[in-house]
Amino acid sequence: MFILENVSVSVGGRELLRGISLSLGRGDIFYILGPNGVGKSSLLKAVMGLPGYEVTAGRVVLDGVDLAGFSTYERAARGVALAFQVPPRLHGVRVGALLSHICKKTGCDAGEIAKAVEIEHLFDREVGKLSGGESKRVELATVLAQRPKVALIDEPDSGVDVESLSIVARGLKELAAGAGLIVVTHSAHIARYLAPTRVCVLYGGVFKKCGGQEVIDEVFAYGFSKLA
Ligand SMILES: Nc1ncnc2c1ncn2[C@@H]1O[C@H](COP(=O)(O)OP(=O)(O)OP(=O)(O)O)[C@@H](O)[C@H]1O
Repeated sequence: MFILENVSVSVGGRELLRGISLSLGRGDIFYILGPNGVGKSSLLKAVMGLPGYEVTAGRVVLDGVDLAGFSTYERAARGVALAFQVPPRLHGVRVGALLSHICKKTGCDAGEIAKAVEIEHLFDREVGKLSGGESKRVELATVLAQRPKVALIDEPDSGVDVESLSIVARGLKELAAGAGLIVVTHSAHIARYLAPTRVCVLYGGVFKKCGGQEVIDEVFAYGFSKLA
């Protein structure tokens, strides 16, 4: 079970978010919707313990353990994985070698994972020289390979064409078989392919509204600022 309990987040000394609470277990797909610049990525980065993104109040708890004080590496080792909005451009590292390296640690099958997100043809390519859409699928493959308990997925639908998006959604469903997912998106395009368990809209630093699929429909109908 993964829980955020009344979490506040500061970035560069500026408080961006306050009172963020959620909980999820394996198989749950929790969407966080919100406009550009509201702090969605910052929330995921703070949960992952990345430098510069600080949880200033509240608790982040995985399986009963408060993650405060754990490094990013330790959080990853305990089962938290982050798929970046813009995946890091790793130069000199080939896709196949990267996946094999992770699978050596987790016991996964790199070939099977590559098949799941259709990246077998990219195995000999450098991670730093992929197209935007290709790198999103490779990023998802690295998260699948980590076999996380909770996966933080930042904007899986940005910069991805419509066919790739359905492949990404398939990969996310496979991920949800073993993990709880927090999926951040400003467009909610991914929701056409991947049904949410719960949806919260981040607006003005807080969760302005939470519910199910109907919240996504309301955002499409009225936008973020006019939500009831
Ligand atoms: N390392 C940083 N230092 C200073 N400010 C930052 C840093 N990272 C993000 N910010 C600022 O924090 C705010 C929230 O950014 P964030 O990337 O979390 O938004 P977002 O909701 O994910 O937006 P988008 O939908 O555009 O990706 C923005 O004003 C951004 O400029």
